Amino acid sequence: MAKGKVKKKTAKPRFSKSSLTLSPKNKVLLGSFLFLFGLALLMAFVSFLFTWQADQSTLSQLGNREVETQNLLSKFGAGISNFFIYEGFGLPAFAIAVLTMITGIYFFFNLNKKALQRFWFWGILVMIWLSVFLGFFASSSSLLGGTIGFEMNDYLQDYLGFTGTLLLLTFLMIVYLVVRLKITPEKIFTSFRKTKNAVTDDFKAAASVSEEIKRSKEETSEEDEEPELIKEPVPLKPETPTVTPEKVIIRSEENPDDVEMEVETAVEEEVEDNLSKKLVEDYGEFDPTLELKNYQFPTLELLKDYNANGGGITIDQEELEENKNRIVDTLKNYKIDIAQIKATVGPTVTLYEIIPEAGIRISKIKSLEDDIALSLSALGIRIIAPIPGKGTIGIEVPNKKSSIVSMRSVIASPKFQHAEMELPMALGKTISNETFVVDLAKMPHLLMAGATGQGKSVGLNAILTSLLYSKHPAEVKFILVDPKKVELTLFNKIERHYLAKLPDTEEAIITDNTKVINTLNSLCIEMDNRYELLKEAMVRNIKEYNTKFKARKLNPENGHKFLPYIVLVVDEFADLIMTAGKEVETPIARLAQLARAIGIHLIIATQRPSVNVITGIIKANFPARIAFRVTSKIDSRTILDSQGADQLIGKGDMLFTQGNTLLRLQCAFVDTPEVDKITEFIGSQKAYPDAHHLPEYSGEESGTGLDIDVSERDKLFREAAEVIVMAQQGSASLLQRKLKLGYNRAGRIIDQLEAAGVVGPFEGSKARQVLIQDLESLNQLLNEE
Ligand SMILES: Nc1ncnc2c1ncn2[C@@H]1O[C@H](COP(=O)(O)OP(=O)(O)OP(=O)(O)O)[C@@H](O)[C@H]1O
Repeated sequence: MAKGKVKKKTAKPRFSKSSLTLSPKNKVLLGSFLFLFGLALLMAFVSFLFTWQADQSTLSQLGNREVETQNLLSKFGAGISNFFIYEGFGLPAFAIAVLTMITGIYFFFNLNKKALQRFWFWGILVMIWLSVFLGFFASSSSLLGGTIGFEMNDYLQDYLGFTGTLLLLTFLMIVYLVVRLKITPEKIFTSFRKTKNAVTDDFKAAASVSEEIKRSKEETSEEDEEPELIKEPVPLKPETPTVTPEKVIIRSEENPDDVEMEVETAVEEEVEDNLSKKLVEDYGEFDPTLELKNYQFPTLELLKDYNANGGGITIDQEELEENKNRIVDTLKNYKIDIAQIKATVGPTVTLYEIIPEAGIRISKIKSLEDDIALSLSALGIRIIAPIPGKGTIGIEVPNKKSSIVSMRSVIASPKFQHAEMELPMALGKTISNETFVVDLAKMPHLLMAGATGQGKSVGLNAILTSLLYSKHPAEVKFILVDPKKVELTLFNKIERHYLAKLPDTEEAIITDNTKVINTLNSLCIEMDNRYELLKEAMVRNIKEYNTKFKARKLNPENGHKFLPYIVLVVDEFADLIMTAGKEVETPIARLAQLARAIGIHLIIATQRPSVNVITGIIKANFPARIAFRVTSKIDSRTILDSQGADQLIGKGDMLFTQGNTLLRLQCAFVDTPEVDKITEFIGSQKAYPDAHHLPEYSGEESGTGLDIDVSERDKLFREAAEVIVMAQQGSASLLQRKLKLGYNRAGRIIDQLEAAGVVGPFEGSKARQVLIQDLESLNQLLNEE
């Protein structure tokens, strides 16, 4: 009855980004082995040229230790050289030794493998070609083309004759020159012309010194044009080397403007296109991870295996049977008969799916929620009637003994390992014990709420850990806002790898609320900048942009660069909204509305999911939400738009929605020591020189625009100043009460008082400090102005 299959963890741990690629250590080992092996081949081959005749008789007795060979690499050298040179390709077999050495170098320095493949492909072809070609001269030395070259040559001659074979080989050589070396008659012609021009230039430069005076007389009109031509193309040279002559002709015409524009467009496109193709051919695609190419992803060993001895979830048959009977009995008491019941055991909760007999109203079962909870004497019972997409009614009952979902198990799961997502987050496991992975890039922002102690911080750590296990430091950057000051401090260790900050700040993790405002505004600037780059690159989103950049189609000299994803994490949003209000809400809303296309994603957590914290505008822009246990139905509604979060059992039990259905999940558990180990592991590796810099944002001095102009002061300015000084309390509400003003006017006067130096700057929820002690000092100050 129960779906008691506990999935065994079969996934192999991932130690590097792709399981197919070698680790940097192994690459060095393989690289050095191949290089030295190639070198050995080379030495054996060279030695073979001098010793082959002497060694030939010993070849049949290579197994005999008594027999001596003269090759530098003894029996191995004589055997392998004989195989490749005499019996193989003759002298061109040297290519094999050289290619092996080059392969070693490529592995050792971790260079682009595509270029290596091309080396081998063309290297082998050239070797065969040469071998067949040298077959013509086999009569002078049997070593030249080897047995293969000789036989192939002989075969071709039988069918094509000497001339036919020669013509075929000539054609193949032309193929090589054109396809591989890209030598065309046009190119030869252009380079010839260039050399000619260079010679003319040199000649002219020398001649111009001595003939300066005579020039006007002696030079013909043709020569007059030429010095101009030489001056003109100079700035154009690097861009358009192959079409310079065309330009020259056009520039010397009467109306240069129109024609010049036409030509430049055409030339630029061609060059850029060729350039990107050539660059990709020469250097391979741009690799953003190159700067930290030896970076190692954290290993699975850093995470604790909580179920090591228990092995996944435990199924208590007795408990299942007992719960089933109670549910059936309770429903029977209310005359509800059940046609079928099925249980799905999850890590913390078991879902009993009921199909009631025909004719039973769903609302009737739903109204019995409390009665069923009572009869099962369990907290956290949730009734889903009906389960969306299924024709059943679900009753979720917490297990007596819940099992921890370890971060290790979700990270090791194939779902996460093979997730083809931009920003994969392994949140935990579903009720049917399946790993649940979502893409933050698709969400595109996440709102997280839950009463204190229900698992929010663990949830945030799980998300950050997922990203650390899947993304290279070049691909994602975090901005961490931690008003509680202690939750995210561990991530300080990876500042230079993964964090982003304002250029002039010391701490990358933001704990000060006033700094948050600057950072948010700076992020807005970054957003605008990125949109500008996307517009110039004519792409719609960051993914397309980065693909284009990797293909070397965007010129870094025009400000283009590889754009990492930016994830902003705010651990306690309520605190921010309370102290900074609109100043925080506005940029957050702006980012939430617009930032999805350019790779800035927000994750916002709060303890207090009340409507003044999660305002309508915030809610509208955060379709993806996570609710841990909250204390009231109202809170649950605020965060999820439906109840349910108040019935959770805490400790990482959560509901997740992406706009439609609610999904109950058990959040993966990652403890502080584990995070410590991961950050330590990353932090101890080579890093960038500094954290990723956000654009500079010079905030207005006191946050609001001040009416510094004395003449624009409010009529009640002086009176207000007296009220404030007498009460020694710098608050707008005091002015509202005493002077019977509206909030806006009182606020404006406070700003003017700040500009005049009567009160201090805005300090969040606290009243401003009054800087003037008594009326006498106030009078003195104002009269001096
Ligand atoms: N996924 C989980 N699995 C098991 N236990 C958990 C899980 N998440 C949290 N807990 C337990 O709950 C405790 C509190 O979690 P956490 O610190 O994340 O709460 P919080 O909501 O961030 O609280 P606060 O808002 O006060 O910081 C943890 O120390 C842990 O014992």
